[in-house]
Amino acid sequence: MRYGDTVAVDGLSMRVERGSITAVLGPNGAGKTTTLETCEGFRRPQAGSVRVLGLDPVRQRRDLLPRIGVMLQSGGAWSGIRAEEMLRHVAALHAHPVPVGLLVERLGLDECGRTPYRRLSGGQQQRLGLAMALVGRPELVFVDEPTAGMDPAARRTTWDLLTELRGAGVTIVLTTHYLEEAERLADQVHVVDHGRVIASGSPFELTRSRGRATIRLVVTEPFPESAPESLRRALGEDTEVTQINQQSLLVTGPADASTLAKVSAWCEEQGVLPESLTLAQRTLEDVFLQLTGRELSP
Ligand SMILES: Nc1ncnc2c1ncn2[C@@H]1O[C@H](COP(=O)(O)OP(=O)(O)OP(=O)(O)O)[C@@H](O)[C@H]1O
Repeated sequence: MRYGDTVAVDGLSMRVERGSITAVLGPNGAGKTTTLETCEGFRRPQAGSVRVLGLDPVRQRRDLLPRIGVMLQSGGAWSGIRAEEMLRHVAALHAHPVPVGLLVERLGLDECGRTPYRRLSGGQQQRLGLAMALVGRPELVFVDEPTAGMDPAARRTTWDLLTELRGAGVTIVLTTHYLEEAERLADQVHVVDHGRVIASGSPFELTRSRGRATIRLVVTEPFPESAPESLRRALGEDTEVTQINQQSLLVTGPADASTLAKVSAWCEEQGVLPESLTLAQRTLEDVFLQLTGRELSP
């Protein structure tokens, strides 16, 4: 997909399993929204092909629309309409809607049901957008940055709701900048940058596949100055040791028991008493940084 000279989506390829949560993760301008809009039938692909529930989202739009739910990144409601009125309107367009009261209560919209859309806070607009996407009992939901602008409580409610929907067999495709969101929710993550998928896998696979782990060592007394170098020598070439402060070191190296054992043996040899020795997981942030050399900032 191009916009003039800008290539927004560049041979991006992905497949989504039914009943799963898939996160499309990437920085601003990576092409996430364009990808979703193409799947939703709002944009006709200039090359390549898209099938959603086996249907062509542009040519078979009438068949597809009743089966999917769409939460746009913003907007989607008239500015003067009251929140609950909007939801009732969307519900009325579906054959078997979820009772509106149920969604209003679940998404905490009761406090602002009579508020005009334009006066809703950003987080309330997001919650209404999610309710609008879900009210038609879709088989598949596209949610574009579902929790952007939500407070922590609303974010948690949304995560719980999406997880519950998956439990009920609904397929969910979401975009996000939030690594925590992708790690907590998604079965599959596609990391997108410059319109391409640069890595795919479960959060577990993505964070472990490179076989490196981070070990954090905290000791009871300050280390001698030579400690990082001495530990690096003890562990071998494939390991990095970073001093965080006088009493803690971070070791990045092979994710195996032998590395842990060597750190522990080094402590014994140096006569230092570990207060804690923990194996920390790599995060998706680390993965993104390693793949692109850039931070994934919202
Ligand atoms: N309607 C448009 N006209 C021109 N360029 C566009 C249009 N929509 C998107 N773009 C450009 O296409 C690229 C991909 O945009 P897209 O919105 O798909 O990215 P995104 O990953 O969803 O970003 P964000 O996280 O900021 O929402 C960007 O460079 C963007 O500026």
